[in-house]
Amino acid sequence: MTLRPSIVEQLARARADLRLGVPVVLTSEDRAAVVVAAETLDAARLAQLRVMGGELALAITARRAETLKARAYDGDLARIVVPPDVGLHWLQAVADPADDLATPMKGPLRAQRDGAADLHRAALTLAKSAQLLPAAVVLPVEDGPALASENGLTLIPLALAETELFRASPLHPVASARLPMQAASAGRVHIFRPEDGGEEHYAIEIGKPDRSKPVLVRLHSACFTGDVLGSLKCDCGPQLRAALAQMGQEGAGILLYLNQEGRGIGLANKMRAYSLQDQGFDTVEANHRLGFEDDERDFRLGAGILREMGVSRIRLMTNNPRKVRMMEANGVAVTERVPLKVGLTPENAAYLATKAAKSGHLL
Ligand SMILES: Nc1nc2c(ncn2[C@@H]2O[C@H](COP(=O)(O)OP(=O)(O)OP(=O)(O)O)[C@@H](O)[C@H]2O)c(=O)[nH]1
Ligand SMILES: [Zn+2]
Repeated sequence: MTLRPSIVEQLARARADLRLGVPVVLTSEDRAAVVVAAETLDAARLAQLRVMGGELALAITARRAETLKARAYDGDLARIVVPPDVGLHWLQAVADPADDLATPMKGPLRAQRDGAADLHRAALTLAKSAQLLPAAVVLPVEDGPALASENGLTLIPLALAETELFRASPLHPVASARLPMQAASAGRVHIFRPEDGGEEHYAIEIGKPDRSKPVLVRLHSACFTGDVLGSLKCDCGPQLRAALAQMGQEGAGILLYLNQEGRGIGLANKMRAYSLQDQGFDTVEANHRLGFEDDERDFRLGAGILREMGVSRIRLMTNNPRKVRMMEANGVAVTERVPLKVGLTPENAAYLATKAAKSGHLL
């Protein structure tokens, strides 16, 4: 027994640190680096990094590099050299596409080619999972563990962390209660909590679904703007209500409310994407310009909750074939895809057409 935090707990701290703007130390084999999320770095810490010496790099994803016409020598990412005379504003302009159109030239940007990119890759993975912009300032240091202990910084040895970074954290039920709803008087809300300190997710169980038969299921990704505000830009709110209504009519079903706002990029980044959409980019282009993939959701957690609830065969309410594939790949058999076509508005017609054309959604 030890009081020392496990690597999973250290990773949760690292995410919180990055959100606060606190540096984190990453180590791999004989290398070490101090990393800070570009979005939360402040001038004082940037100055301190400069005093420490060494070549500062800004890690960005290949998606962001493509927009900036920078070379992604590492395949999925680019290590942009930070010139000695630039300030915070430059770093944030490379990280954040908000002003790309107003001030197109950030460069020419020079990318590092030699050396390993594993610390940079881990920094980007951490920034994404902290729902920050995927951009991190990385400074190589000599003795990572010493720097971490002298400054009280979180230390992440990649050899221990790598499998954890990409593992779906197990989810456990924490509480549940009866909830009569407009759509169904026999409702029950179950809260599931992951072991890695991440978001909680909810299962809304209607009636008592018979587990020996395929259960009517909807995997709903949180959409604050659509679910709560009645946004006309997407179809989430009407889909949420239609799914609950059909479960109410059939007398049984499970709606998973997954807190993967903005297809997994978080509400702040989704609002950044909406701003880009107001500049003329579609939903997929906007995600790419920010440095994200079209869809950053992890559907393993939906499959995990269903398994935890004793459900292994489902009738899945969706127009998204990827969801069907992800359920099947994670041990949940989809016996039927139930289309969910509601909520078409003049404002979301182009959005739905883009999803059909670029993301394979069925119209
Ligand atoms: N990044 C981003 N996320 C969006 C945008 N519009 C809606 N979302 C999010 O997308 C998620 C809903 O995903 P959809 O693509 O509408 O639908 P789906 O879940 O893939 O497929 P269905 O099961 O057919 O509804 C929610 O998390 C929304 O917050 C957008 O323009 N950009
Ligand atoms: Zn929505």
